[in-house]
Amino acid sequence: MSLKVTHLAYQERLQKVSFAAQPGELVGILGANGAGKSTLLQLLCGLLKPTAGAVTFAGSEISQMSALAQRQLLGYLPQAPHAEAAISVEHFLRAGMVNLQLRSPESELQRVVQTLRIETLLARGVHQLSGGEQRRVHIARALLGDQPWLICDEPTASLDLYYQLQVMEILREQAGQGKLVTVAMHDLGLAARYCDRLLLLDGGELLAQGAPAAVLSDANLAQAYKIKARWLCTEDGVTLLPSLLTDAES
Ligand SMILES: Nc1ncnc2c1ncn2[C@@H]1O[C@H](COP(=O)(O)OP(=O)(O)OP(=O)(O)O)[C@@H](O)[C@H]1O
Repeated sequence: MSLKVTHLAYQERLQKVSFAAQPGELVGILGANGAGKSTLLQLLCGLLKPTAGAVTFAGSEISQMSALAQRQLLGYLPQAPHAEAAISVEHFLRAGMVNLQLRSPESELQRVVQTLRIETLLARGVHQLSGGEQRRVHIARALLGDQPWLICDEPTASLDLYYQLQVMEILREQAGQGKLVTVAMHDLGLAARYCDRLLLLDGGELLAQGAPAAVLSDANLAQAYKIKARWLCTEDGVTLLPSLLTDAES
């Protein structure tokens, strides 16, 4: 059930990206604006077809799978989901299950609602929710189906600090249940604290991959982000305090 990405490329936007990942891993995908994170996730989930290379999961190539097979394999949270028509959160979530051929959709709905703690939002219109509330509803929809692979594009965007931590804990839990979780993110502190492994993209290329401490090195941060960062270790774990490079340092 492992993921293999070999020599993946898409037009000018991504070049020769190779890595592997296993079930149970939370893999963070990092990089500055425009580095290629969303492009990589769209290739992983089959929304884009690679111009070179391949993405295979458990030996099957994603771009060759039917839409149903892709949907049953992976849950995808886009960076900017389409604006929704005026329907309730409950209808929106039910619509997300239509093509999944689930045996017990009611209990699946309950599961994701409880996981994201969105019970009080169910009767509200999706279009009437705040940005953070909408984000949590879209994460719930991506979890519907309990697929073995979750692909999330900036899941903590728009969330307050409480929900950022809650969502990262949920993703950690999903990995703990044996799923592969691949997450594009900008918060280096959350990435260092929660991810097992990081991929760092720079200009559409894979600059580094490995354990957070190795990937978030001074040299990599300077090249990919033009920043430096101090590591802070507390009893709650590690985090990073980023700052801009001075003119002399850059
Ligand atoms: N639909 C598109 N057509 C053409 N070029 C695109 C398109 N979408 C993105 N790009 C370009 O591809 C490159 C990678 O974009 P991508 O969205 O993958 O970056 P990202 O790392 O997700 O950035 P961000 O952190 O800003 O979301 C950028 O140079 C971007 O301008």
